[in-house]
Amino acid sequence: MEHAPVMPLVDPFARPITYLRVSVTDRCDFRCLYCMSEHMQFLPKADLLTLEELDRLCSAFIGLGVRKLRITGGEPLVRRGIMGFFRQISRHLGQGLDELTLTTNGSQLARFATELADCGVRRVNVSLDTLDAGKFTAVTRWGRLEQVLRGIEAATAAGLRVKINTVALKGFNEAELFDLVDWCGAEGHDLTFIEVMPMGEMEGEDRLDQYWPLSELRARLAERFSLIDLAERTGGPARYVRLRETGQKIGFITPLTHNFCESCNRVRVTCTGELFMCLGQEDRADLRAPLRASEEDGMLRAAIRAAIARKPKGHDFDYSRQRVAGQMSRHMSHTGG
Ligand SMILES: Nc1nc2c(ncn2[C@@H]2O[C@H](COP(=O)(O)OP(=O)(O)OP(=O)(O)O)[C@@H](O)[C@H]2O)c(=O)[nH]1
Ligand SMILES: C[S@@+](CC[C@H](N)C(=O)[O-])C[C@H]1O[C@@H](n2cnc3c(N)ncnc32)[C@H](O)[C@@H]1O
Ligand code: SF4
Ligand code: SF4
Repeated sequence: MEHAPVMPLVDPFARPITYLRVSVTDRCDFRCLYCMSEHMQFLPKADLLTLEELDRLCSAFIGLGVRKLRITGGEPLVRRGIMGFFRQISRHLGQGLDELTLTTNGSQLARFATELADCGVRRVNVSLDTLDAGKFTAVTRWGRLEQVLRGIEAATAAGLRVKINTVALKGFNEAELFDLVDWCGAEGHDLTFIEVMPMGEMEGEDRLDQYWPLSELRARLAERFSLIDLAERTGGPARYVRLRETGQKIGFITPLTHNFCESCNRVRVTCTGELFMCLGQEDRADLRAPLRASEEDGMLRAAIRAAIARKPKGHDFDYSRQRVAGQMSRHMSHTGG
């Protein structure tokens, strides 16, 4: 139990760390081309932290000043018992935690949306790269668009705000830009575009071929709409514009063309208890050992503080021809995107 005021987490560049992303599983029911290879080797279940252990980890971070918790994966909603975890962790809402949320592929949302809302989740980010059923199955390797659309409808019906995350993929969804914008406008969903990041080795996939800089996407958008830059932030890395003609909000996550690391506020924990201080770097700290060494949180907190003290200034992503061969071998699903 905490009595004395706790020193918040601040990294060496004076950035307060208030946002924790937790990957609760490396598994997924899809195999998106830019995220996983077709024959992914998943971790043995025995290597995963239990949900009770993940709860203890999250609670320790909240005790150290984390105010926003995003559950991700792999696909967070395929982890058995995950609703029990949400229910437990929701006890922190209003008690240090401002927001409990998740990023999901939407495939299980029809089943879980109401329960998520009951657990205090107010908004959910759903990844959706195309509105064409055939292309959807191709990019996810076997997902069904209709199942995701039903999930999104269920989320909206449960009162959850939905933000659509679309990875901008050259030659894949370029031609659908305005369809996606119009659909999100009609359905009342916010929309954020993400630049594809060079993570994970992918057989037969060349990231340079997939890479569609958001500066180009933005220029295309500006041919049809007047874009008003917004100062507003959600605590995540997206920068937003409003479309004057429709009032819609569109986000851009541009780690490559416009680095946002200077205002980084987040770290990531994997389902095995590794703490990654940066999405785009390999350095990590083991939190499983201090977690399991004692039922008291002293060692765990010390390990968290020591890790934050070596958080790097920014990522190492690079699309120059020379560097792509050396792209990061870790898959996005391991760290949770
Ligand atoms: N390079 C980099 N990319 C990030 C970072 N955080 C999120 N992203 C990318 O942005 C994608 C979307 O993030 P979301 O899971 O929707 O989370 P968010 O952008 O923080 O969400 P909001 O709370 O809605 O702002 C992630 O999957 C990553 O691809 C980050 O710290 N660095
Ligand atoms: C790893 S997924 C985990 C959560 C959930 N399965 C989903 O798809 O939303 C989180 C996000 O990472 C994004 N992502 C995965 N691989 C990426 C890559 N190489 N570059 C950019 N974003 C990527 C996905 O589009 C998704 O929005
Ligand atoms: S982006 Fe999400 S849905 Fe797609 S393979 Fe990765 S973890 Fe699964
Ligand atoms: S790449 Fe690293 S430093 Fe930059 S915003 Fe993401 S986590 Fe923070």
